Amino acid sequence: MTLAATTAGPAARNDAATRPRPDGGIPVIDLGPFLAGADPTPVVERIAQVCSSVSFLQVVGHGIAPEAFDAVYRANDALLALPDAEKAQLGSPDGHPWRGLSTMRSPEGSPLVHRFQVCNYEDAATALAAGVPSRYGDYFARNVWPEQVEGLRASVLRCLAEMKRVGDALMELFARALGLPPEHFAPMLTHPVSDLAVNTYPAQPARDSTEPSLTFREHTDSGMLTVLHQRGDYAGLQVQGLDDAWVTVPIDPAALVINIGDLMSRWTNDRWPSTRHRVVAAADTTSTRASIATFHLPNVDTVIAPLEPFVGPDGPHYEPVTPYVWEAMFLARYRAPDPDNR
Ligand SMILES: O=C(O)CCC(=O)C(=O)O
Ligand SMILES: [Fe+2]
Repeated sequence: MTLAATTAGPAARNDAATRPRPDGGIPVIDLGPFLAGADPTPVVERIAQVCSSVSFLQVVGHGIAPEAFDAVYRANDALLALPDAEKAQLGSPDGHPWRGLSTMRSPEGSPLVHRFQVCNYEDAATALAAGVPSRYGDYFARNVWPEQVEGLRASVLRCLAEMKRVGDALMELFARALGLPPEHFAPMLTHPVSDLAVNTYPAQPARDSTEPSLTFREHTDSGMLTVLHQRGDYAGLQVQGLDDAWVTVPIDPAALVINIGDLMSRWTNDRWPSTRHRVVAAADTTSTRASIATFHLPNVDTVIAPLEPFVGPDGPHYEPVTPYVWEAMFLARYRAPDPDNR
């Protein structure tokens, strides 16, 4: 299977002309009543509406205590306060771009975002022991846990587990919103290969241009569903609206930002777009920002093919793919000698 055959460009995923505009801002949905056992119909209807338009929303009433996020931010601050020589040792020992501590820099070399990322399986042995078939062992790179940072591992794993609970609840709501049985996705979420990344955006130097300065370039998320918590002095996350204008997502520490990733978009044959987003720097030179993003994926061997009800006369827009193959394609692109390929 070639990359070209399986990857549609952004235009195919975000057909602005055929989708209604969002009615301003990023919708906020209260999950509380649903999680407490109330009739899911109102929230399902709202999710169906939002996911088939801009496909970014915020949820409140998710039941995660603020302390779960605070503990991660606190430990992450301690991680970034380590001496540079120690931090330099905390990249992925396997050369995996999404494990350990990494820093994206501006062309001038100043840090734009520090990123500490882990998978919910520590390594291949842990994944296989948990029941992942052994032929997928090479999917798993090792997590990096600097033992000198007290509380990092415990807080990150707790937060990942709690955000996974919210992700699972959303997948049930997604199934309902797509007209599928509520448990449709559950068998595919028994050994999910989800990641958590803590993004830290330091203050940026003064600049002359009035153009927005990007600290995280425009992209779509490659997974199934992203659940993100944000905090900071300014709202920097921006989502590309259906008229191509950038909409800023306000910071609400009580809310989680939810967006659809490329795999969900493939599953729905583009009914639900994987929306482009980016992070812009603050207008001043002192404000900082951080986020905790969890990228939810199903089991590594889940075959993701456009679901039959969403395949129209033009046929499926995508060939089937598994997270295993999907990640291998991303890694091949990442490791390609031509940087324009990334
Ligand atoms: O920091 C943010 O708000 C967004 C980060 C992001 O888009 C990502 O990690 O994929
Ligand atoms: Fe993202």
